[in-house]
Amino acid sequence: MSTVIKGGTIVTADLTYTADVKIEGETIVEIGRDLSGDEVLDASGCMVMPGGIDPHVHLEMPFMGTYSTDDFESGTRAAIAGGTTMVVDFCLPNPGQSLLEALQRWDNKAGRAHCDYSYHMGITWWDEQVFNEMKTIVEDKGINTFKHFMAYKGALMVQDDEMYASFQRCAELGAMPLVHAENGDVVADLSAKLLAAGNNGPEAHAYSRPPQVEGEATNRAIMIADMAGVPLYVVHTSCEDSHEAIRRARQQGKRVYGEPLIQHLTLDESEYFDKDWDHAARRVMSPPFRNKQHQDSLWAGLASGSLQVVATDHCAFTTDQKRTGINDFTKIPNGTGGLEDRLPMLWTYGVVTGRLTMNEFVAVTSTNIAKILNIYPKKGAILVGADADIVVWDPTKTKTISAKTQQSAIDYNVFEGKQVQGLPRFTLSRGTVSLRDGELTSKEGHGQFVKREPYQAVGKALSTWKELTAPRKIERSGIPASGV
Ligand SMILES: NC(=O)NCCC(=O)O
Ligand SMILES: [Zn+2]
Repeated sequence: MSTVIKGGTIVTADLTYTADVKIEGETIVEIGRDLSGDEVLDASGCMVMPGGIDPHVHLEMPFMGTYSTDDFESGTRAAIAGGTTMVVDFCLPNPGQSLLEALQRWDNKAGRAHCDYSYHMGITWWDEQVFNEMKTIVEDKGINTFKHFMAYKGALMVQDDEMYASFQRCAELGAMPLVHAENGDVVADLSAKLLAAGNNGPEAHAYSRPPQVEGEATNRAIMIADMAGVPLYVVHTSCEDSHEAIRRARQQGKRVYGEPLIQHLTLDESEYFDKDWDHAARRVMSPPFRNKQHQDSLWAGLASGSLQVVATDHCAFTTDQKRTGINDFTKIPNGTGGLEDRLPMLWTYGVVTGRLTMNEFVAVTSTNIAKILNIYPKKGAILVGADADIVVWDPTKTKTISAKTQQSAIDYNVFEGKQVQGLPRFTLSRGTVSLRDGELTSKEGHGQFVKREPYQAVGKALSTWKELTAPRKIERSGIPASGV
């Protein structure tokens, strides 16, 4: 059985051209003119792009005394509806728990996925067992990224010595560390002071996490990664303070990547000042939304290449779950949704406004992260031999975002009422048409785990470069006698 996507404009991170795409089974087998196949999908007037990859989601995540509501079934269904064909979730061992045991738990949950998936492994504690298991995770389990929380003191936060040890282990294994970069000690202190002064509403969440806590932690993580000789990926970069650190590091030749979220690009801090408690609490996430200057910095970073990826950090809690923090903002579960809306929101606020080109859109939603995760060109590419993860994008189609019509299982949408222009007409997941003319045809359980090999090139470049400046003992003759 073959499928031909006909009459569309192929848009990749580098090229825009007109051609048909032929798929056999799960793979792209031909790109050219006047191709024929058993089934034809009409792409006239549309862009044919690599399916979106969201490298930062939390599905059914145990967090702050509850679980995020979207699981692998509803979360990946939302992904497909929005043109995303692969997600990367975070496998989070409880402090003290074996990484392999946690992975088993995640594998049990992920069997319901509608699209392909992978995991970042969380480093939530540190000892010899974690050190040893990291090797198995990389070499046998196909996971080459490890996430470190510099925030959430008393829960997931790791100390600098643990982070340095883990980063060095990543360097040895050809893996890459990720950081949630906020200074957890300062956040804890500011939160306690705000509460003591009677500031217990959701707006205090933003006050407790000013841009400085993010800038400081990003700088610290960059320096620690540099000393460990390892690349670094900074998740949910929300402000100029953090972006500036990443930009400077990259100019110095450090391999550092930054990932703004669609929420931070399009929603600002005024959301927390809304008179409606529920409205504000539903938008509580870390880092919080920022002001326009920070948003402009993030957009500029995407256009200029100092920031590489737009993600969602999809971590969706219901209004009832959010209400756990009615009298204490520190108890509001942190996280917002966005999986279904990432591509349409970015097209509308990025491409339609002229902030991004179509090629940059493809780069920041798919191709760049496929390269960073070491799965390119299997994913993130329209090339012969690549997985047929494809979105046929109608740039004229519009809708108004509403919780009433979304796939996510929660009862609201942080983008409620936003008019978007640009929506998927077809989404293909490994050759299977999973969204047809806007209607979901995807199947629970279709998604497969995507193995990711350790990094060869980047790790080698960094370690060779480190070798040049490594400490060397100076051999001396005529050493003066001791003064004793
Ligand atoms: N970002 C957020 O508020 N929730 C998800 C967990 C995390 O990544 O910090
Ligand atoms: Zn985070």
